[in-house]
Amino acid sequence: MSVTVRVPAKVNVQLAVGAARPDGFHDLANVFLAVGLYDEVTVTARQPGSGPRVTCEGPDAAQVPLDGTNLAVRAAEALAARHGISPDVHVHIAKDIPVAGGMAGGSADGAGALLACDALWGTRASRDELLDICAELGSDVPFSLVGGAALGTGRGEKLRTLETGGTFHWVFAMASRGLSTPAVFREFDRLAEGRDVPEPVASPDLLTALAKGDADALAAAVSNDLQPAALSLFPELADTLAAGRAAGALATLVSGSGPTTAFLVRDAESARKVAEALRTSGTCRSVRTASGPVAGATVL
Ligand SMILES: C[C@@](CO)(OP(=O)(O)O)[C@H](O)COP(=O)(O)OP(=O)(O)OC[C@H]1O[C@@H](n2ccc(N)nc2=O)[C@H](O)[C@@H]1O
Ligand SMILES: Nc1ncnc2c1ncn2[C@@H]1O[C@H](COP(=O)(O)OP(=O)(O)O)[C@@H](O)[C@H]1O
Repeated sequence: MSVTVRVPAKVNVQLAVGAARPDGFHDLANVFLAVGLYDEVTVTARQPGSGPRVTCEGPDAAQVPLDGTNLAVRAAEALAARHGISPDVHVHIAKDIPVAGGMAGGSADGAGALLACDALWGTRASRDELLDICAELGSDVPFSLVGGAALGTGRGEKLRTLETGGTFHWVFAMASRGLSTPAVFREFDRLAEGRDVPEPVASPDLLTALAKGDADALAAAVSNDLQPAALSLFPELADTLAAGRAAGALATLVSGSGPTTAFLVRDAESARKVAEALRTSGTCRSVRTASGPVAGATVL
C-alpha cells in the first residue's frame, strides 16, 4: 500500500528579521504565501526491520541528500519514534520545487512525509502533534503542512492563519546555484553589526493588502530583510531583479533566503510576459509561473 501527499512551495511576502537570539536563531515576522509549485511525496511500506529508504526524481534530484539528513526521512523517523513503530518505509520524492532556492522544498518534503506516514501507519496523530513534529524538523516545516497564507512568529514556526481576498500571480526565476540558509542569516548578522536591529513586526498595510486580494497594495508593501544579505552573497541576483522590473512586474524580491527571485504580477497574461522576458534575459537558469494562496500538504 502507498500514500501520496502533494505539498506546495512558499514565497515570503514579508520577512522581517530581528537580532540573533542566544540559540543562534532569529525572531521573525514571516508572512508566508503557499504557491502552486509542488513536490509529491509517496510512502510505501517496506519489509519489517529494514528501516527507511529515500529516492528522488526531478530536475534538481542530484542535489537532494538521500541519507538520514533528508527532511522526509527525519519526519518519518520522528513520527515512528513517538508511536513506537519501526520506520520501515520507502519515501519517494517527485521534486518540482527548486532545491536550496528559498522556497522551502525540503520543508515541503518533511511535512509531506509526515502526513503520508501518518495515513500509511494509521497513527492518527492530532493536528497539534503533527505541527509539533514539524516545528522540531525546521522553522518552515509547519507552514508547509498548513499552506494558504500565514504569519510565522518566533523562529517562524508559530503560525497564525491569514485571510486572503483573492489570488496573487507570481513569476519565479531560479538561479544558477543555491544559497545556504544559515550562510544568509550569518551575512545578515554581519551586515547588521554595530546597529540596532528592531523587533520584527508584520506590516499592517501588507496584511490588509492580502485580506483585500489587492495586488498593487501588496506590491507596495512586500519586503525581505534577508534580501541585502542574499544580494551580498550573490550580487548577480540584482540583474535578475532588474530584468523582471523592466518587464513590468509590480514588485520584485528575493524569496526568503534566496536565491530564487519572485515577481508579483497583475494577472496570468502579465505572468506570461514577464516570464518570457526573464527567460530571454540570460540572468537566470529557468523560470516558472505560479499563483497562490493554495492549500498546504494534501493526501491525494
Ligand atoms: C529563511 C526562511 C524564510 O521562510 O526560509 P528559506 O527562505 O531558507 O526557505 C526560514 O526562516 C528558514 O527556515 P528553515 O529552512 O526551516 O530553517 P531551519 O532549518 O529551522 O534553520 C536553518 C538555519 O537557519 C537559521 N535560521 C533559521 C530560522 C530562523 N528564524 N532564524 C535563523 O537564524 C539558523 O542558522 C538555522 O540553523
Ligand atoms: N527533501 C529535501 N529536499 C531538498 N533538500 C533537502 C531535503 N532534505 C534535506 N535537504 C537539505 O536542505 C537544504 C535546503 O534545501 P531546500 O529546503 O530546498 O531550500 P531552502 O531552505 O532554501 O528553501 C538542501 O541543500 C539539502 O542539503
